[in-house]
Amino acid sequence: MHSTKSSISLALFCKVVDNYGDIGICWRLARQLQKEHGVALTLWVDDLKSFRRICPEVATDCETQEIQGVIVRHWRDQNGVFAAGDVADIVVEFFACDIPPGYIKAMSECTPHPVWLNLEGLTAETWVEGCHMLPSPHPQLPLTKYFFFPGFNKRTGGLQVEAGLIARREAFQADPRAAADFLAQFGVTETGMDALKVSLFCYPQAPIAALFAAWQAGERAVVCLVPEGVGGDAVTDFLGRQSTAGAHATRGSLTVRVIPFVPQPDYDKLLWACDVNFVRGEDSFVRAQWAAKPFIWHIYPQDENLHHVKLKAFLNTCLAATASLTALTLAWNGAAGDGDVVDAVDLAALWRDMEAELPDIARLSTKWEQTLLENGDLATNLLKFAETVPPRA
Ligand SMILES: Cc1cn([C@H]2C[C@H](O)[C@@H](COP(=O)(O)OP(=O)(O)O[C@H]3O[C@@H](C)[C@H](O)[C@@H](O)[C@H]3O)O2)c(=O)[nH]c1=O
Repeated sequence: MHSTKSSISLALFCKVVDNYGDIGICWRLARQLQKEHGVALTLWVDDLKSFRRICPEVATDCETQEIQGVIVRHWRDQNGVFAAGDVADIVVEFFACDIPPGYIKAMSECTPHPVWLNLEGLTAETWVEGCHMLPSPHPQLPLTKYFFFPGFNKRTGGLQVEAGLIARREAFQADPRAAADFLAQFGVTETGMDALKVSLFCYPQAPIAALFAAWQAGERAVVCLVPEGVGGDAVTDFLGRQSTAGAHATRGSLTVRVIPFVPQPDYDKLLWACDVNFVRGEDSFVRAQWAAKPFIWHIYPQDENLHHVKLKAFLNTCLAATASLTALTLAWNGAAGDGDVVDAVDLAALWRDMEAELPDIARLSTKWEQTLLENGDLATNLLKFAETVPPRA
């Protein structure tokens, strides 16, 4: 990974569709481009409340603020106010989020025109390799937008990974006190540290109650850490009370602890400190791969089970997806067999199979991480690509 300090400007537009992944991905990219490449970064985001959940420094009532060197603009209805002088050298729209027509018009009035990229969502499906970096000329204006796809091989833009991330993780994991000290803030005691530690971040459709039943009846002690607001009724039912941060209960071999939603850097530490991570969407899914620990992915659901295709493409690609991990992941996503809901008995058997393989899966996860690192990092790849886009005056 190399760092190219520059004085270029970049505007990143983010519409929060739901949850925290859209802003999670954009905020991570903004920080990295600013910090590692010296890019003058403006992040336009339409939902400051969601942003604040992963970055407590955000003021939700502010039009313009600077956070960690990034200019954050509240994207509302500023359509009429743009002039060519407001336009950045590189304009990135996240996930085809339709940037304001006034901004596009101002882009067309710039000389030279800015580089315009659409940063797409992550999938392991092979069709993205044919679409990565493809141009899409504007039908009326003299502007061309290019598609930029994240991905798992060199025929894509790679994944987001900050310089020094792996070294920070290795230092954390080499320090015998680091995980214990970090988890102590969530009430995990020394005895809890001997249990299998699991973080649980998923959508409400996951068969959480069946998994809890399997862990509860299992032989090995499990401590499950669930961020506040995640897990719905299954968590409330297990606790026998409201699932607010600090709530916890033990039944059989399982202890469930509700933890606060932590800032993004601490979420990495949570993944590093646990033995198995349940993750979801796009950003936590990527971070789990940089944690190099066994993980189960709950993919963002789409109509007509389109997400099952994406899920299977990833499982076919990922080196760490052993037969047992694949079977449990498919069941967790309702994608096994004919998609019937799994019962506690099925899930207990699938969990036992995967649990027996955890040391192997952990080894493969490290290997997978090494493979991914060979693709470089998305921020650097994106800037390198932007340099190759021909200027159109
Ligand atoms: C649990 C937790 C997560 N996070 C962060 C990590 C990630 O940046 C973010 C969660 O994002 P994700 O994992 O992507 O899951 P997600 O489900 O929150 O987000 C998304 O999924 C995408 C596929 C969709 O496009 C989006 O519309 C969105 O739904 O929240 C924290 O900072 N602290 C926490 O305690």
